Amino acid sequence: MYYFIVNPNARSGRGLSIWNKLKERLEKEKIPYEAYLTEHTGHATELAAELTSPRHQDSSPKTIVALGGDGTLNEVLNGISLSSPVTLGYIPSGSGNDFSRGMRLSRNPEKAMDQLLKSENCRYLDYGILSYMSDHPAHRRFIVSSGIGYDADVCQNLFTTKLKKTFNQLHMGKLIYLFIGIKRIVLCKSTNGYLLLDGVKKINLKKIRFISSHIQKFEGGGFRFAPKADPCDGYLDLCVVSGVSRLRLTLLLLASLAGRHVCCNGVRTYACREAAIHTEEPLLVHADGESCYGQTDISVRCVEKKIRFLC
Ligand SMILES: Nc1ncnc2c1ncn2[C@@H]1O[C@H](COP(=O)(O)OP(=O)(O)OP(=O)(O)O)[C@@H](O)[C@H]1O
Repeated sequence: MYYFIVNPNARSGRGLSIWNKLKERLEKEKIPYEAYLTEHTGHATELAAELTSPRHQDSSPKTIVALGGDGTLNEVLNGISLSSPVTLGYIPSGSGNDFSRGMRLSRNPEKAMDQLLKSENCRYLDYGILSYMSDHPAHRRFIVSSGIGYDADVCQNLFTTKLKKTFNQLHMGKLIYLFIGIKRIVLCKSTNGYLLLDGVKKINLKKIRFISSHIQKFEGGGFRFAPKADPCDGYLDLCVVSGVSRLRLTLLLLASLAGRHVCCNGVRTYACREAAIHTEEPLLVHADGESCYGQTDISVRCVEKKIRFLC
């Protein structure tokens, strides 16, 4: 039995029409499924938690398929109980789709559904945990990347802009990332701070633009910030951009589309199991593109091969 958690609002409302089309195939081929449509932010987490709870009526192993963007996949990941026999699947229907890009899965929902239904193999994937203090200690899982600074600033602005809908309607969802990305280069701030790798190696940083921690290679709709990231190696790949002018940041972002930024001045990359980051001024933070507000202290760590993923 497949359990689909569908974000009808993904890609500015196209999620629903994508699902309606895919549903026809399931019915035609008499594939047993249940589907749940999300109604608000956080709902996919609640649904995934209910489905994998020991109190759920069906306690047999389940395949939960997230249908939406990376944000929906993140919400499902944050809801599932990893002590239950759950397998995760994914049908990309967002604007960025960095998870599918990194996993080399089809970004076409129909082809992805085809792959999913034919699939007999599972991979055990790593996931990250981002921790920070809000009113109380907060922990959020991520399966693509988490970042502090410029990249999170872009995510926050993407979430609030009305232009995303317009771009998605014109089938140019990817361009909105570029548009907001350029705008935020001008407006976003930088600050000094430090990075502590695996509790032992401290690196002082001036004028931090952003620090992203990766399970997957890509973020932001195709920026290959961590070309060496491997979702099954037990390591987070960090991309640190600091001490660069706005013009240089622009050039680095362009170079990162091909993963060529890594050998440029102002960019450092590391692989670690965990990292702590401190900034003098609060910078915005994200986990898989979902905003975790402004923070001065965060930590990230990698949990190795704990997600059973159908691919
Ligand atoms: N019914 C709903 N109405 C409004 N927002 C929703 C609903 N269900 C989920 N959401 C929220 O929509 C947000 C964006 O979803 P998602 O990431 O899946 O799509 P996207 O933004 O189009 O894709 P991408 O992250 O690849 O750009 C998430 O923060 C999620 O919590």
